[in-house]
Amino acid sequence: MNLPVIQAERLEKSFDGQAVLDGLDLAIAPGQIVGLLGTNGSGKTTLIKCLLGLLRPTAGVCRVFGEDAWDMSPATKSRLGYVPQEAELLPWMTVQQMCDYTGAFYKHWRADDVQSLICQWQLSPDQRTGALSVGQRQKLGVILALGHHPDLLVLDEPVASLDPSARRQFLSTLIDRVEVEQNTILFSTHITSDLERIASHVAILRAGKLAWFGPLDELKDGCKRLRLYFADGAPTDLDLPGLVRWDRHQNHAVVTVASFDQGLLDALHRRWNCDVRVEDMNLEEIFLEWSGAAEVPSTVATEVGS
Ligand SMILES: Nc1ncnc2c1ncn2[C@@H]1O[C@H](COP(=O)(O)OP(=O)(O)OP(=O)(O)O)[C@@H](O)[C@H]1O
Repeated sequence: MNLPVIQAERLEKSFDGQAVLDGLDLAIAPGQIVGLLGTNGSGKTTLIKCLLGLLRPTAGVCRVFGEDAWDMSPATKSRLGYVPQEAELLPWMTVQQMCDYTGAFYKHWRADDVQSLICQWQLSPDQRTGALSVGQRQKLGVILALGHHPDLLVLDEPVASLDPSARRQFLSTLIDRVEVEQNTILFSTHITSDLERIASHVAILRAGKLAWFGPLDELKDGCKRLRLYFADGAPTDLDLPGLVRWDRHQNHAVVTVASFDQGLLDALHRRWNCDVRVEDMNLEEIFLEWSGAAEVPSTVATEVGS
């Protein structure tokens, strides 16, 4: 297997004794485009900062291109592009000056590309960055991170403040880039439709660990909602492989499973002789189930592996 581009091993991060990341493992292979999902405060930014060596882990280790993230060489740093949630801009500089200034730090800065993105995303080169709107700042942040054609691009909610047309343009630019250059991308987002457009893999953060990490298609194909109808009342215990959660009612149960297949269907028929209705779920529904954001009656909730 190829060396992971970026990885975390048994990563723990606490603030004031409160664990945010709790023994998290992650390995992103070259060329993967990973969308990171998690509820507010679940630790997405903390994970990204630990992965990039911007925060020191409480325990465990993060690696970027095989190097300890906390002690990265300048050569490895130059292969990274990072767009923080809020772009760090020098307010007295113009858009053009900010680009030139940033470009001076990189050997392989592509000024021609940067110019065309400034034009495409309708920024004024002569405007001071301090006077930009939140969305314009975000656009400039992305341009600054793309200018040196990084091998690994990490974006923390890059499109949260962009209007739908700017989001579309931004995603198209990313897709075009990746097709040509085969870069690796990690991005956090709350917009599941965007993730569905560009991600090859999905990571779902929950309770300080990854509740799911794998190919987007696998998540969508395997995750199903089942409605089970029982002749003699629903059982009180439902021990199924890949059970994400279930709600018990008198004569039926609503069940979410992570890896639905014919074998599971046969097992349900054999064990309970119940009628089963299988429903597809969209990515937003899947995320709500996996992240624990969907309402779970505490008496009947069962987590995978518990
Ligand atoms: N420097 C810090 N000091 C203390 N607590 C922190 C610090 N940074 C983050 N936290 C806490 O860690 C938790 C995770 O925060 P984080 O910003 O990583 O979440 P997030 O998933 O990115 O949230 P959002 O979706 O709202 O951006 C929160 O409870 C936050 O208050």
